[in-house]
Parts: sequence; structure tokens; C-alpha cells
Amino acid sequence: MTRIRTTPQHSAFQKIPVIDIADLFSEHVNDRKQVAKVLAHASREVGFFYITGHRISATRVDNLKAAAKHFFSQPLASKMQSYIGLSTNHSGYVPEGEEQFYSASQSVHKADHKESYDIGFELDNADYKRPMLGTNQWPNVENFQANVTAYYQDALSLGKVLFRGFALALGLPEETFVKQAIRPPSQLRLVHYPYDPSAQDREGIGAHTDYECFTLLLPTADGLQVLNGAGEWIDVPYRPDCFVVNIGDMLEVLSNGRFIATSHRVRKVKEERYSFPLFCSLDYDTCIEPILPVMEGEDPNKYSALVCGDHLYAQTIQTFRYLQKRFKAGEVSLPKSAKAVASFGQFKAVIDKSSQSGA
Ligand SMILES: O=C(O)CCC(=O)C(=O)O
Ligand SMILES: [Fe+2]
Repeated sequence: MTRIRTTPQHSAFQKIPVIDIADLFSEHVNDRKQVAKVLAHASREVGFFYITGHRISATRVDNLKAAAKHFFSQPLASKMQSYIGLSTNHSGYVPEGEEQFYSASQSVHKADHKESYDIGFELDNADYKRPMLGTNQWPNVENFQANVTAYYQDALSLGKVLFRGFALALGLPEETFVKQAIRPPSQLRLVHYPYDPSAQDREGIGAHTDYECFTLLLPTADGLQVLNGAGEWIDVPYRPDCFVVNIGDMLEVLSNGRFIATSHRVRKVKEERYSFPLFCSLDYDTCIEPILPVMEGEDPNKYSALVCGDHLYAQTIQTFRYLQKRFKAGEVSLPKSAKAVASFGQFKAVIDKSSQSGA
């Protein structure tokens, strides 16, 4: 079996740090900078951390979980009334098998045992049409739209606080990223892993990095694992008081590899599980390229520039069946700056190596 490669940059951490971000809300910049220092350290060494002090209320979280439970408990035919393939902004129900992850270690596309409901940044603006932005599709389930929207807005606001923190962590002006996140194609997914009596875990299955700048994840159970610098899978146990934050592809590029998109996966377990990632992106047209001065010894050409939304959309076309169908029918096309799936993070080395050897 192909070994899963890791970046030597990450340490052989055995657990995920917990960061209290309460002072990112402080009016004193020095307080905010103190937290940013801790963020910088965790982003370099681990790429994953828990946060406390986030100010998202328990009611928001409880209502979101209740909305998800209610929706997924319906018969398949009811859920399919809001099938994602009926939308024009990539919103709606994603049935099992619709999404196919690329398994870098096995060079094949694989489907997970999971279903989800995806929504994006709500935008009804005829002058600004971009893939993945528009009016969300909503199911006919009581309070679903209100509760999911309320959570989305709170989580997006927290995302802005974190964007400011990451800017400080990279020594950049604090508003650098939020200025470019006015109407971002940031997706919230309500993910449901149904009870699966035949679940069998295998090393490396479902491992991936996230595409965006970072992910603000609300898990509800154990199961998440991240890859450390020594190639070991480290558990991220569920902590009811915390969110989990992880670095994605775009922050890796923007930081010229000082922060790395960390590979992670969900261990296959029989138990039912829910999780709610918000993938925090910059605006669709933002050019993603290293923005820090290149330091001595660093490769200035390590990352080529890409258009934020095009990258996201290209990855999405390559992993969702309904978009592949539209692609084959000539109804959608891959953006010019499209990259192959799994081109970042710890899997980059695997891809580069296999393309060099012609494998
Ligand atoms: O279910 C989880 O805890 C994580 C899900 C995840 O990594 C993803 O959706 O990108
Ligand atoms: Fe992920």
C-alpha cells in the first residue's frame, strides 16, 4: 500500500491544542496580538486546534442540531425534493454516493457513507453572478431555514474574527482578509453519518485537506483524526465546549506554506454521527497567491496563483456527480485555473511524485 506522506514541517504532535480566543474580541490590539501569536504557533506546528471563548450560543448550536436531525429523519423521497442537483448555486440535499472523494493513496474516487445538506452565502444580485453564489434551496421542514440561517450568520461572523486573527498571526494588517470576504462562497454543510452496522475502518480512507482558507467545524461525536508530522493519525475527541478550526488549501498558498493544510479524515464507526463544517473562503474573484515576502531559503515559485472561487468550483465539479453530468453535457465548464484534486497539503508530495514517474 502507498504510504501516506506527511510534511516534515508539522511536529509529531499527539494531541490538538486548545486556544481560548476570547481576547480576539478585545478592543485592545495587544490582547488580540497575544491570541494571534498562539494561533500562529498552532497553525505552523499542527494546522488544527480547538477554540473556546467563541461567543456562539448553545441555543444556536442546539437549534442547528435539531434542524439537522429533523431533516435527515425524513424518507429519502422527501429529502430528494431539495436535491442539490436541482439548484443553481450548489445548495440542497446531498444523498449518499453523490459526492466522491479522491483517495490519493489509492488513486481512485470513493464515496463515503454519509449524506448532507449544503447551503452557501445567500445572495440575490443580478449584477454579481458567480457559480456557488445565489439563493439557497430550502426544504419544507419547520424552522429549518430560520435555524440554519441564524447559525450560518453567527458562524460567518466568528469566521471574520478568526480571519483577523490569522492576518495578525501572519504579521499582516488585521483587515487584510476580511476586506476580501464581503460575499464569499463559504459553504455550511450539515453532515449526517447514518448508523452503519457494516462500518469497517481502514487506514487512510477518506483522508483529505479542505479547499478554503480554514474550516470552522462543529462536531457532535468522536471520529475525527488528523495526520501528524510523523505520519500517525491523531484523534480529535469531541469536546462539547469547543469548535475545531483547521487550515485549508488557500491559507497554505497565501502564507507561502508557512501554514499547511492538514490532512484529516473521519474514522469509520457504526454509530450515527453529525458534524457541521463551515468552510471559510474569500470572495470568488480573489487572487490566491503568496502574500508574504519570500524569505531566504524559501522557494518563490512554490505556489502558482489561482482564483479563489474557480479553485473551489473546479474541485466541486470534480467531486459531485450532478456537476460531472452537467460537465459531460457541456452545461458547465471547468475554470481555467483548475487544479487536480488533492494538490495541496501532505498529499502534494504523492501527486508530484507520481506525475514525475509517469504513474
Ligand atoms: O465530520 C467531520 O468531523 C469532518 C468532516 C470534514 O472533514 C469535511 O467535511 O471536510
Ligand atoms: Fe474536511
